[in-house]
Amino acid sequence: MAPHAEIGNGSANGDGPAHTNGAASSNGVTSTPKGFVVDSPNVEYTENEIRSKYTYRTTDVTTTEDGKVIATPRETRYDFVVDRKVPKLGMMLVGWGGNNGSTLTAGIIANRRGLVWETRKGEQAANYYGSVIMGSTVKLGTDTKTGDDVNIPFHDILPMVHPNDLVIGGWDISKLDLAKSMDRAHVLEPTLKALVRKEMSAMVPLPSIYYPDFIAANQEDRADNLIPGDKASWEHVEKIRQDIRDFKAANNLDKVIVQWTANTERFAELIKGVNDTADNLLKAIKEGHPEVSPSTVFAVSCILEGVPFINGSPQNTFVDGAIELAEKHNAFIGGDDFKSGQTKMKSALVDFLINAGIKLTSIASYNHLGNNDGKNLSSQKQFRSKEISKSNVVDDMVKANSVLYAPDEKPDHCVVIKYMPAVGDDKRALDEYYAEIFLGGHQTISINNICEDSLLASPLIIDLVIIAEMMTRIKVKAISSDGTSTKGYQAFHSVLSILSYMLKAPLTPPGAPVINALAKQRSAMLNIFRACVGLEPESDMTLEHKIY
Ligand SMILES: NC(=O)c1ccc[n+]([C@@H]2O[C@H](COP(=O)([O-])OP(=O)(O)OC[C@H]3O[C@@H](n4cnc5c(N)ncnc54)[C@H](O)[C@@H]3O)[C@@H](O)[C@H]2O)c1
Ligand SMILES: O=P([O-])([O-])O[C@@H]1[C@@H](O)[C@H](O)[C@@H](O)[C@H](O)[C@@H]1O
Repeated sequence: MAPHAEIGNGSANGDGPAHTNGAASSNGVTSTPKGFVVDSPNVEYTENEIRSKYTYRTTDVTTTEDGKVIATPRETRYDFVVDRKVPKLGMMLVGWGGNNGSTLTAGIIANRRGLVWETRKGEQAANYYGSVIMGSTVKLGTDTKTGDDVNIPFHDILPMVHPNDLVIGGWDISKLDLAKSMDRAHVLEPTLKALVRKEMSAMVPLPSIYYPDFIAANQEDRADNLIPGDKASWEHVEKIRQDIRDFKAANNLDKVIVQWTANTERFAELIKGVNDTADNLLKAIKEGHPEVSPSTVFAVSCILEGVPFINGSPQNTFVDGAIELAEKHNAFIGGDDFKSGQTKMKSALVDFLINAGIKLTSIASYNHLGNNDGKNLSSQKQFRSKEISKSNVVDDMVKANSVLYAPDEKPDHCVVIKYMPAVGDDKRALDEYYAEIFLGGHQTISINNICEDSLLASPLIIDLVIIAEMMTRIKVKAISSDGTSTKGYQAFHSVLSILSYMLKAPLTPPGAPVINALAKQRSAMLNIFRACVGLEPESDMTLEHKIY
C-alpha cells in the first residue's frame, strides 16, 4: 500500500501545497498530492508544523438591572500549532468481531486494495461513503476569477491519517476470526466477502473482559474468548494496557486509538466513594467493585496508557471518576453512541423545523432491527441506555427557541426499539414528527427510513478515530491582550466534544453545554480546523455577491 505523499513544506510563496494528503488511491499508487497553501502573515509553514495566529470573535451578552440586553463583541487571540507528521496509526476495536467491527475491517481492506465486486445491480467499487471526513467537502473560499465557491475534500483541511493506512486490531469476548465474524454479521455481499476472506481469517480478536451483569444475558452464548475474572480488577487494567503496548510494538506503530464498538451496557450506578473521583475509581477497580463496567475498565486502561478512548455505545462509561482521571493524565476521551441513522436524521430535521419557526410538538421514534445489537437491546436495562441517548438529542434546539417553547416545555418524545431477527442489520426506523404551524394548522411528517446499520456506523468509526488522532497533533495557546500567554501551548480539553457530529449523546467538558444540532456540530469541527490554518469561519454571508 503506497504511503502518503511526502508532506510538502510549501510556503506562502506558493512553492507547492503546504500540506498534502496525497491519498493512496485505490490502486495503491499515491495520487498527485492535493492540498492548499494559506497566504497570510498569520500563518507560517515549517517542515514539521503549521503555525497560525488566530483571532476568535464572539459576542458577550449582559442584561442591565432595568432589563436592557447589551451585546458586546469580544476578540480572543489564540496561537495554534499543528504537527504535520502523519503517524502510523493503530485502531483497536473493543467488540472487533461484531457487525460494526467486521464490516469496518472488510471495508478498509476493500478500499486499500481498490476492490470491485459483482452485485445483483452490477459492479460495485469500494468507497468511504458516509464518512464526513472521506466523503464530504468543505468550502475553502471563493475563486477570484469566477466568483464560484472552491470546495475541497474535508480530509484535506489538515494533514490527517488516511483510513487505508489504519492498522486494525482489537478484542472480543467471541473467539471467531474476522472472516467468520463477517459471515455471522450478514452485512456484506458474498462476492466482497470472498475477496477479503483470506486476509480477515488471519485476524483474531484478543480475549476480553466479560462482566455478565452489564450486558444482556442473551449474549452469554458468544462469550468464549475471555480474560479470567467476572468483575473489575487491576489485572484487567494491566492486561489491556499490555495488549495495547504489544499491538503497538508488533506493528511498529507511532500511535494507537481505542474505540468501543462492543455491546451496549446497562448504566453503571453513580456511587460516591466508588466512581465519583479518579482516586476512588482506581481504588474501586483494585477492590473489584461490581459496579465498575468493562467499558470503564477499558477507558481507565487507555487513559493510563495515554491512548485516546472513544465510546461508540450509549452507556455511561465515563463516570465522573473516569473524566477526572482523563483530565489528570491529559488523555483524550470521547463519546457517546454513534449517531448513524434515525437519530442523525432527527437532529437535522428538528434543527430545520424549530429554526423555521415551526413548533414541533411530538416525535414518535420507533425502530426494529434484527442484528445482535438489537438482540442485546431487547433486554430492558440495555435498552434503557439507548433510550436515554436517543431521547436527549433535541434538548438544545428546543431550549434555544423561547418564542415557540415556554421554559421546560418540550415536544412529546417516545423511543421504541424492538428486536425482529428477520430484518437483520437492515434496521427499520419509522418516525412521525407532528408540529403546529400558522393559525392552528398542523404539519405531520412521517418517515420510513431503512438503515443498513453497520454500513452507516462503520464510516463514523473512521471519522472518530481520524479526528481524535488529529486532535493529538494540535496545540493551542491563549494570548492575553498584552501579548503574553499564561499557560503556553496546551492540548484541547481531555473530553473531545469536537467529535459530537458522530455521536448521539456528545460528551462535553464538565459544565460545557451539549450541542446536538447537526449543522452546528459540523461547522464547529470544520471551523476549528480552519482556525488551525489561520482561516476565518465560513459565514456563508457571501457579501461579495450581495454588495456591488
Ligand atoms: N448503526 C449501528 O450499528 C450503531 C449505531 C449506534 C451505536 N451502535 C452501538 O455500537 C455497538 C456495536 O454495534 P454492533 O451492531 O457492531 O453490535 P454487535 O453486537 O454486532 O457487536 C458487538 C460485539 O461486542 C462484543 N462484546 C461484547 N462485550 C464485549 C466486551 N466486554 N469486550 C469485547 N467485546 C465485547 C460482542 O461479542 C460483539 O461481537 C453497540 O453497542 C451498538 O448499540 C451501533
Ligand atoms: O439510527 P440511530 O438512531 O443512530 O441509532 C440506532 C438505533 O436506531 C438502533 O435501534 C440501535 O440498535 C443502534 O445501535 C443505533 O443506536
